Amino acid sequence: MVKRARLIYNPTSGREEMKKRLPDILNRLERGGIETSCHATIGEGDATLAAATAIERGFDMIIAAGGDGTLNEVINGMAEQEHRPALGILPVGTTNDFARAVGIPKNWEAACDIIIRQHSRVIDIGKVNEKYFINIAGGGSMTELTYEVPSRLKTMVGQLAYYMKGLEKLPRLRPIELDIRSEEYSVNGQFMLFLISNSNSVGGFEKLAPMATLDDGLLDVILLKKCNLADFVKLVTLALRGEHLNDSHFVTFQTKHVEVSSKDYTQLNLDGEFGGTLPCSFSVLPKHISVLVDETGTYSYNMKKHRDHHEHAEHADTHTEACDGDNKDELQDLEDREHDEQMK
Ligand SMILES: Nc1ncnc2c1ncn2[C@@H]1O[C@H](COP(=O)(O)OP(=O)(O)OP(=O)(O)O)[C@@H](O)[C@H]1O
Repeated sequence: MVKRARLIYNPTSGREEMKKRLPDILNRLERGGIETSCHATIGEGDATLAAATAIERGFDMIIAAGGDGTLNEVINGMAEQEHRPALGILPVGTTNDFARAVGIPKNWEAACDIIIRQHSRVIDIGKVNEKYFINIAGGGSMTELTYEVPSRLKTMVGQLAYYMKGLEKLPRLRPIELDIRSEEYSVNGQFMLFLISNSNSVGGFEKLAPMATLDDGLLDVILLKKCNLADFVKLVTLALRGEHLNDSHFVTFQTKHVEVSSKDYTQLNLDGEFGGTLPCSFSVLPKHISVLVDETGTYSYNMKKHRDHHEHAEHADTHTEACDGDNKDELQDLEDREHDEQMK
């Protein structure tokens, strides 16, 4: 039976790939039994409205085409609806952390085929005050610079990686006073930053919250205690390598609900976008959205899964290379190279 999809796309995303690819994408979906109509977003917040409207109009699925920003907006339009159709993703943005986390490739044909195959995975989403996030929320002295770094590094983790490269660019660091309340752990003190993660793949770093899985019904909280500049650099580098868990400067715990407040003015970063200021109440909506994912694991950056599906992996070598690199730049270069090849 033919299915009806609403494709919500950001025409300005990434390198404006959707403008060029749209007819091909519609054709491929149509041939795969998915009749698709489109909504091109016109600015901030439009994808949220478009997703809510698509649900009201009874579409069988919603396809978000853009980067993490567009995806976040689409999730925000779906989260409060009683009926939530499956969500397909075409990662054509500059930052596609979530698509990477669930193994959806940037290659548009392969991404369309994943949607056509209709294999879904039900995932948790995070709620903060009245907004939703799919990957990560965070705040700290660095968040304020979010919008001044290259757009592909807009998430806090991306920024941390960026600043670790050139210390002369390291912004004025100051600890913030944070009050953290949860059933599992509560603390009041001076911290450099806090991260609240839904998935374990954040900004290409898979080991930052190694316990986190997208469907465990839990948020992973990472706090970095007050430290001096030299320690900060050392500790962030450790964290980006996934070697931070035994260091006493870090506090990590899992919870369903956490309240974060501060006497200091502290901005919040939600999936790479500005998300308001503290105080915030974070909770998890367990198994809330069905995402169409690749059942073969071919494009997964998760090494174990990748090995398990080795026989299916056409692009195994390229992706193994990416997995091995602890370095954000290697991952980004690889993505850029892949993208350039597709554009040829
Ligand atoms: N027509 C439009 N013009 C300008 N901005 C738009 C338009 N439609 C949507 N947006 C905004 O662009 C933001 C970023 O989009 P998205 O994440 O899809 O792309 P991206 O290429 O990864 O972005 P960025 O370069 O900001 O990382 C969205 O949060 C959305 O609010």
